[in-house]
Amino acid sequence: MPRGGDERQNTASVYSQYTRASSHRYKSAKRGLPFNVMLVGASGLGRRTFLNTLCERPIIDNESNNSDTNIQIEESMKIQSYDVELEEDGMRIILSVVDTPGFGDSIDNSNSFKEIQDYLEYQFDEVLEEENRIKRNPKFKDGRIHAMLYFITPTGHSLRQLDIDLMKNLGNRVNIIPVIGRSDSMTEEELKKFKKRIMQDIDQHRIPVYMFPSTEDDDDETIEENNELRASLPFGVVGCDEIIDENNNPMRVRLYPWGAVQIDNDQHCDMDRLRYVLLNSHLSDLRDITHNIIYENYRTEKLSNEECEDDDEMGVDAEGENTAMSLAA
Ligand SMILES: Nc1nc2c(ncn2[C@@H]2O[C@H](COP(=O)(O)OP(=O)(O)OP(=O)(O)O)[C@@H](O)[C@H]2O)c(=O)[nH]1
Repeated sequence: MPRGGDERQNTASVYSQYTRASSHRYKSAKRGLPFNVMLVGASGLGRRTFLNTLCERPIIDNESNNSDTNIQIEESMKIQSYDVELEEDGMRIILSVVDTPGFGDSIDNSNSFKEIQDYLEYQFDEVLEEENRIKRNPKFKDGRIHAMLYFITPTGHSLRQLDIDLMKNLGNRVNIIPVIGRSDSMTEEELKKFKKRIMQDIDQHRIPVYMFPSTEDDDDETIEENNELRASLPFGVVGCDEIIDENNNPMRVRLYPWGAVQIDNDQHCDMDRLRYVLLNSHLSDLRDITHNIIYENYRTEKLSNEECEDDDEMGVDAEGENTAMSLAA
């Protein structure tokens, strides 16, 4: 059987696929990799300061309300988004951060839940619509949220009903990473106990948070890294705007009369660890899970529901027709 031609063709097509893939990677490295994060948590937990600390520059000043998008959702909650370009290990990242000031401030927060859910699903619908277009828009902006950082209040007790309800309801729509805001308000021992308690609650209430999953293909180092990250959950974060420079050693700190919390020191808080997870080690995994699992599930759910509705309508029509025919008879 003359296979030479086929083989050559296959090799050529594999080669062209390979060059297409590497040129795609090259283009995304050049254009920047989009990564979308949402910050949710009660007022005063340090979300804005966190964002400035994460980006290592002022993105939101505390008084500012200026943002690229500023949608008034309800009296107490807004959705504001900020686009920031960062460079991490030679890779350009187009970070889009969606903040939700005012969340949790009302007595009844069901509206805020619904608005956040609608926002997440709206982004999926946009992608679904774009996928179905004959001619795609090359400038389409994929706004699907790859990670939601949920800020837990450092109470030292357990999760509040509000935390449980939000994370439980939205865990199938977004990768949720729980964090403890202003974690420097607790001692090391208190924080350790609080983290343990929160993880027990998450387990008991079967809250689907992002658990740094390892796969069979992962090497030992990656498995170990994931185990360590899982053990650090929920990440205790501390934000700061201050830099001290002692002996030519600039350090980001939060200063207190009794000492300094070093923001980038893993022994003091999980800020550096979380930054590395988001912008480096787990960026691809969070993007992949969003596209391959969360979005795919949403898409299947949505299209099956639409199909059922169509079937119901056809059923009604057929019945209507049958009734009309029997009346005529
Ligand atoms: N102790 C401590 N204080 C913090 C930390 N982060 C921010 N703060 C302070 O907490 C206050 C509120 O910080 P923001 O960053 O504005 O908090 P927010 O969650 O954005 O709150 P809203 O703007 O009300 O939505 C400010 O006075 C910050 O300086 C932290 O990690 N530890």
